[in-house]
Amino acid sequence: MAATAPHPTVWIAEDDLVGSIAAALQFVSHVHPADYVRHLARAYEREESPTAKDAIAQILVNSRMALIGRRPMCQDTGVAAVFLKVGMNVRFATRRSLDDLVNEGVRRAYLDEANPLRATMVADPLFERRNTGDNAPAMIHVDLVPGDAVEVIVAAKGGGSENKARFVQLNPSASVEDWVVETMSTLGAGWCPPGLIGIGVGGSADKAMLLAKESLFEPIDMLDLLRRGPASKLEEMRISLHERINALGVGAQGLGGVTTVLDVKIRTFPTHAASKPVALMPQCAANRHVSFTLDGSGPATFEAPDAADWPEIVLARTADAARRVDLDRLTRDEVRSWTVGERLLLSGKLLTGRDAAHKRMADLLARGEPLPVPLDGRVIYYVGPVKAVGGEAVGPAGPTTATRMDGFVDALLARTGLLAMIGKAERGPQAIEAIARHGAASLIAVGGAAILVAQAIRSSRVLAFEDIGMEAIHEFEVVDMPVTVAVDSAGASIHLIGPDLWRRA
Ligand SMILES: O=C(O)C[C@H](O)C(=O)O
Repeated sequence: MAATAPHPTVWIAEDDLVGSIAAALQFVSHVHPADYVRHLARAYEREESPTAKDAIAQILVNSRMALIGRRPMCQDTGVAAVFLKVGMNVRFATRRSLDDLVNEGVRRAYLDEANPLRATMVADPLFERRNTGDNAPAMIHVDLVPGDAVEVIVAAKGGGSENKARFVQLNPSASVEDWVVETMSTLGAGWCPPGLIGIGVGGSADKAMLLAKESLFEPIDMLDLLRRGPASKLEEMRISLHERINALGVGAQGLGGVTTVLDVKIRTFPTHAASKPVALMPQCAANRHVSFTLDGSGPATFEAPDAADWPEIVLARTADAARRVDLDRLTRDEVRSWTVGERLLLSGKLLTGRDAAHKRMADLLARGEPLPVPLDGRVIYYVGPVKAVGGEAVGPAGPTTATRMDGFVDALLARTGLLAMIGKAERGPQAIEAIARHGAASLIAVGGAAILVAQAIRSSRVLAFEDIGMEAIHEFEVVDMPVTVAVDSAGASIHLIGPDLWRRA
């Protein structure tokens, strides 16, 4: 066999990789992919449920504000996920590990002074859960492939949608479609629909998960697929899943509506004759990813799209149909008078607190110790804001998933005099029962509309637990912050009523 001439080596400079990763993470923090915007705009036009339509409108308007203002579309600026296909003729001009370089890119992006992103990663996930302060480390996946370049996908995946990833080993004869539809009917709204669903079938448990995640980076093309019709069994299955999931009526933010998923992606891999591993990976409205190639000629650059590609939407004036609430004079009787679905405009002082602060407060209560901030007569907003820059009072500050705080609701309501909570997504049966028993309420703001929500926040200061970073208890001063009553003091829940109304299957 004739020997082939050796390929010249392509050298990639350290800083080309580090700088490109940083630039990509900065870019995706505020730029939605065009295919996502196109599909979401179509969903907005088609939506028949007024509450879901308003939620989609807010996400689209927020997306345009992020693009123009170069600030994160969502306060959850995500876990950095980096997929590298490294050509086998490539060498990196460094003595450091690839992980080290990628993580330096993550640090540079998240600590950027002009557009700081939220540090969300916690180390020692079992015990201490201490914020790493710079959002490193990234989730890094490397493939060696033939070629002279490095193909990179950089994504920033939000925690709410990642939490709803599911996996099953089905019997070989079982229906993947039925399992997916059944599972989607149990996911609720914590994954911030409308978004995408990635399905990985085959391989092993770990491989199926990776397939599902990677499928989310394929172009969103459901509108084109529906127009031209399916050309394969896989495309038939995508269309069928798209229809069946949307027929569940979950809708934007779980409020009930005709669109829950914009597209369904499926990837497969050969598997064991006894197995059918299936992974389901939701992608929230903060759909953030970009790809680039490094070929030794310098770092990647990213061009922002034209804001004119975003639909022109004028948000309905909430003030007309909303009840004004003075948080500084709020009483339990007033909370009892709120009804499910009612729009409120909150003004006054609002406390914040989410997972880590709730755990600390619960531990203090269990030990019979006082809380660092009294909750009597107060409303708490489940949020971990982005740091402010320039003239901002606070950075993007949308709600986090309320459901995760359900386990704390009864104790807090019973023992502190807390009146209401604000978050996103549904409350579970026990939390609803506790809310009704204590004459309290659970309110929602639109997840993924973090810049819009932050517009109502006029000042912010940390009151307690400063060491837990974005999870600290803050006090916000808000003016006309729009929220909707999700669970009222009679125990009626918008996330049960809405989807029931819009279910078509
Ligand atoms: O961490 C957050 O701010 C939100 C989280 O992604 C969630 O969806 O619950």
